[in-house]
Amino acid sequence: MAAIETVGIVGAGAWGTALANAAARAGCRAVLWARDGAQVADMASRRENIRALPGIRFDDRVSVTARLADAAAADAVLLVVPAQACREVAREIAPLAAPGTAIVSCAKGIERGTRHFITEVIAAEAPDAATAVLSGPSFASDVAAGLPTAVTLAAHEAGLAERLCDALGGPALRLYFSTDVRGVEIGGAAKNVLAIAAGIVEGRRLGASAKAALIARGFAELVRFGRAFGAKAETLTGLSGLGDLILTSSGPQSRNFALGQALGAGAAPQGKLAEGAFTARVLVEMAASSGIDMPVSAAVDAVLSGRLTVDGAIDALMARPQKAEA
Ligand SMILES: NC(=O)c1ccc[n+]([C@@H]2O[C@H](COP(=O)([O-])OP(=O)(O)OC[C@H]3O[C@@H](n4cnc5c(N)ncnc54)[C@H](O)[C@@H]3O)[C@@H](O)[C@H]2O)c1
Ligand SMILES: O=P(O)(O)OC[C@H](O)CO
Repeated sequence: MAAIETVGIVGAGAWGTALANAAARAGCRAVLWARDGAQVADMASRRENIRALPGIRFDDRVSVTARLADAAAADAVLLVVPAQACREVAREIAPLAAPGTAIVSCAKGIERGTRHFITEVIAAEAPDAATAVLSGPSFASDVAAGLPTAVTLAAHEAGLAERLCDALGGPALRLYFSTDVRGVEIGGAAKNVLAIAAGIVEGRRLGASAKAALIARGFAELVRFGRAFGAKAETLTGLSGLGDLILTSSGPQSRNFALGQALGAGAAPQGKLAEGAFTARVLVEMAASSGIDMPVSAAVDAVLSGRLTVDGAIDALMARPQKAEA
């Protein structure tokens, strides 16, 4: 199969912009699409996305467009819009992309209502495409700054995953390939919910011991969920599970952590995209329907929906009956 030389990036937020530059630095021609024509004109003239990633100059191989067809015509398309918008955007891409084009989910979440993983959403809306997922510990600002980063790229077809890794990997962005699509997307979706919990602990000033316990017990439930939904153990302990949980629970550079921190401190949230707030309920619903115990995620959902106060959620977690560690 031919090498991937052009990459369309659909979504010009922080992550889409960082990935466009990364693809360009890896030697690809990167076509970055945004739906807002005024933003596209601004990016074209400044060669910078001041709205989402200020201070990072576009690589010469990055072009910007407001025509979705330009990005969809690439050898591979990175879908980098919020998880809940992926269906709508994948539906628009479908008739514009050549059959067999790889559409790579770069969003971290699960679709509400349908309870579908994002690669399932893409497959439903663009059945002629080949689906893949890219996920792992990676702040857009770190990747954009060329700081060393490692993520996982999974596709059901091993050869496609390897070709995408070849195309996108560069000196500062290392990609591991995998065929465990479900495991990679579960890690990326669930860690956001758990990072909100870690932020709540920080915002409530519950101490470093509580934060470590929360992350460890949160990871235990991520693994339970992953196993039940077919993920491989090595994926869950890898970059997209444990690795991303560590990063996202590390501090307020994470928007999910920052949301939790605000909730814990009783402050107003910043209003930035925190995917865990959209995923918490659907994650808990899916767990409940499969008989999986996810008390930390359930507590996050209860706080987000106002069913429990932060203190009520902490009390409820601490009052759970004694059990074997598993
Ligand atoms: N920022 C990061 O560090 C990072 C890293 C890894 C993964 N991600 C994931 O990438 C996804 C996007 O995050 P981001 O940081 O780029 O968010 P962002 O808020 O910076 O940007 C989202 C972009 O999507 C666009 N958008 C929203 N709805 C749309 C729609 N219906 N049609 C077209 N465009 C739409 C917005 O205009 C915006 O440009 C999220 O799922 C996030 O979890 C982000
Ligand atoms: O800022 P967050 O919380 O969306 O995290 C960004 C990335 O997912 C970290 O890997």
